[in-house]
Amino acid sequence: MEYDPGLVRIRQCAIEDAAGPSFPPIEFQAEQEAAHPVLQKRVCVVRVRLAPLPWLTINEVKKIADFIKNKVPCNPKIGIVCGSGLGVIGDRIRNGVYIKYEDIPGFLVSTVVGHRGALLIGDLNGVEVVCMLGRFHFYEGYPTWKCALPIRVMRFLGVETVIVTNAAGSVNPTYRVGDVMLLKDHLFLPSICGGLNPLIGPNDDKLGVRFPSLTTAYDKKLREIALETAEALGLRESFHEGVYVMNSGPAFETIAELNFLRSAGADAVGMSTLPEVVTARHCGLRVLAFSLITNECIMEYDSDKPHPTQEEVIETAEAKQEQISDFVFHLVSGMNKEALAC
Ligand SMILES: O=P(O)(O)O[C@@H]1C[C@H](O)[C@@H](CO)O1
Ligand SMILES: Nc1nc2[nH]cnc2c(=O)[nH]1
Repeated sequence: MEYDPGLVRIRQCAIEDAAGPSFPPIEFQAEQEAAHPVLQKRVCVVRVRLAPLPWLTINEVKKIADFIKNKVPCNPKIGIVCGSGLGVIGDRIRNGVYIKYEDIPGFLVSTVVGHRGALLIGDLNGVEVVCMLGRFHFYEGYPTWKCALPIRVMRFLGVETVIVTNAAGSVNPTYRVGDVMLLKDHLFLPSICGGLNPLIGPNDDKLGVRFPSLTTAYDKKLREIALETAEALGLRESFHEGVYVMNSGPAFETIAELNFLRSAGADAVGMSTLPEVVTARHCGLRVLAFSLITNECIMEYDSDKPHPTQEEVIETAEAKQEQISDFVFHLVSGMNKEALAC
């Protein structure tokens, strides 16, 4: 049989190199052909050039965590992701050490106003925490797995529970600006509609299963502790439990989109959080997430309510930041007591 380079087919190719599995091969080049000694068929030897791997391996993530541990010897059990305008949570941290994102090899940089761009490791109300002063958003141009990379880094720092916060608009008409919604569930639209799940790519079973369940993504016990904390601080009336929907952003929603989201069961809409939550659950972390409602979404045509702006989002977050940081300060202590009792 004549060998025709145009007809070469390699049906499956899984090549292990030092860094882990690599795929897909992007270029095959026929190098030589010969008769196979056993099969008695003509075979060709091909040279394979591999596409660079976009995802980080476990070892690469561990390296980032080791770099941080070498700089700041630490053993945080709780990780906190501060949403827009909520970095003030970090002001309550004692004996804190900052590491700028740009100084961490392999990390990302924060490009959004209201996100300070540093890790802060220290003591929050008697609990060692690692706090992200600023997060990464898909709309900044980062793929969702990269937005969630800090969660895996936290996991290798020893974190067992994460508190993920965000600024969001209200879709539920009973919510008021300044209220807090604990996430009890979510609609991950960029994943469901756009194939942007952060777990897409090779799965490392040492980190988590290929097909994680998200039925109980938001820990019930942690939500109870959060509501008890709100009650103790006299904030219970402004706290809700609801469904968060992620829009990729950066544009805010149209009126038709908001009505569609409401009819699908959403209570609040934002542009973050879900890549981090999914990644945290995948690697076995417990999750508490909440939204600060920074603006009311406009659901009717010809409404004279103000259109949403980033300035309004930051303004509301700043007006509420003391209350929110007080809440998180007491919350971590309650969460820690519960973890120690388990
Ligand atoms: O990081 P979060 O989710 O708090 O930030 C939200 C989403 C956008 O960055 C911004 C929109 O106003 O707030
Ligand atoms: N998508 C979205 N994100 C927000 N973040 C803060 N407010 C909003 C909003 O109204 N919509």
